[in-house]
Amino acid sequence: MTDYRTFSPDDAMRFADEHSELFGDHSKLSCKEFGDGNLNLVFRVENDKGSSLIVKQALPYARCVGESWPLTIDRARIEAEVLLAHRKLCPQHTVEVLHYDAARAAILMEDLKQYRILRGELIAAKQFPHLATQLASYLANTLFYTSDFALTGPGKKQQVGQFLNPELCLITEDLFFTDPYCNHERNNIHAEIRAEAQQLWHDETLQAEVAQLKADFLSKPQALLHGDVHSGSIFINDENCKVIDAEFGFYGPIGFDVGSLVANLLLNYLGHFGLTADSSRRQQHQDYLLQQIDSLWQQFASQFKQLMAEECKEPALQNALYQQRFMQQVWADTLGYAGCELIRRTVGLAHVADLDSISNSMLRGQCEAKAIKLGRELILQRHSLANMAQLLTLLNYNTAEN
Ligand SMILES: Nc1ncnc2c1ncn2[C@@H]1O[C@H](COP(=O)(O)OP(=O)(O)O)[C@@H](O)[C@H]1O
Ligand SMILES: CSC[C@H]1O[C@H](OP(=O)(O)O)[C@H](O)[C@@H]1O
Repeated sequence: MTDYRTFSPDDAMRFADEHSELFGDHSKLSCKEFGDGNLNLVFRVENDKGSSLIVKQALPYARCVGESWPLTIDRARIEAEVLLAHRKLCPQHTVEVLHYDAARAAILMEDLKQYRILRGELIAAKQFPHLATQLASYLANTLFYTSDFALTGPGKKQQVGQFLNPELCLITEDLFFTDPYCNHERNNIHAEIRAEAQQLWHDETLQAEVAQLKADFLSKPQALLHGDVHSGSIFINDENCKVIDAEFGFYGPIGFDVGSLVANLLLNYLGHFGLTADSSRRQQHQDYLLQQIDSLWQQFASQFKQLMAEECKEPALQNALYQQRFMQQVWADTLGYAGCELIRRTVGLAHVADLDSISNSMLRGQCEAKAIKLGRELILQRHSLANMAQLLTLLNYNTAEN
């Protein structure tokens, strides 16, 4: 950490200036820190003509907690390298990294100011017809081309080593699979759902299934995951969307990325029971979300199957029956990890605005209880559900306010 020091806006400006031809007259630059994530500093460096770039710097601790939670700054390397790898495989939907500086744990990247963060847009009930198609393509390409179907055995093992990411994986291992199922001091439980949270701590049937999902997270290096594809890590506008913030990336189970995204759409679906009072407007938005979730899975699965059929390099894995079983397992994992994300975003340390911004605390509690219930069913029924609509029908979330 010799050359490392936390950037001031001036430092970030100089860093951007050193590594970019974009700006021209250096005296006309300005810079502001505006990060709102849980971990890092994010600066916008801009010239007087409106051209701008983003500087993201890892702090030696978790921003949301402070210096009492030290954290490796090597996460900036992981973030830069995952984004560069994913951009090669899916340039249209991955943010562009222009420069990475290991000593300063800083990344210079394109400014996506012509886009908006998906979470805020979905909370405002905005709809993007291309969302599922574009994200299915991002997931299918990044996950297939980093898997054993596309890489050689030695090539894949080299990659697994490059992206080990033990410290950030440990955060996920704790926050997703351990904390919500015990009375952990990191948990953040609203009073209205204390009873539901306590049930999780004694639900051994559920805990056994979560243990299986955690064991797979620890030991199934299927593909280079983004590792935290939630709706706050996706920028969107009417034409396109781009994924950012890949510092949790590592080689893990494919269903973890797909499930995280599905869960964040479901969290928005549930949040609108408390966010949108007008029932026909709410229903319209929720129908949109269900259609996008369904289409996300259908398009992801169909592209991944096509890639397996046409581009699998490993002879043994070309077997059609094996490939069919593989997709079934990815579907079950998707549901299971989606369930874990629903639960951890409700009772764990890191919440989502889709639920937390519901101003009426009783309504918010009802939505959170629905998230826990849906999460539990997704985890328990992941091997028997044929599709997402089947589960939502089962739980009667389409129409009833239960
Ligand atoms: N490339 C970018 N273009 C524009 N804004 C960005 C970009 N990257 C990050 N941001 C802004 O910074 C915020 C935090 O970034 P994020 O990568 O999520 O940080 P963290 O790793 O701390 O979660 C985002 O919500 C967004 O507002
Ligand atoms: C102490 S990290 C908590 C939480 O934050 C991360 O998300 P983000 O950096 O996008 O805000 C990740 O989801 C972690 O689980």
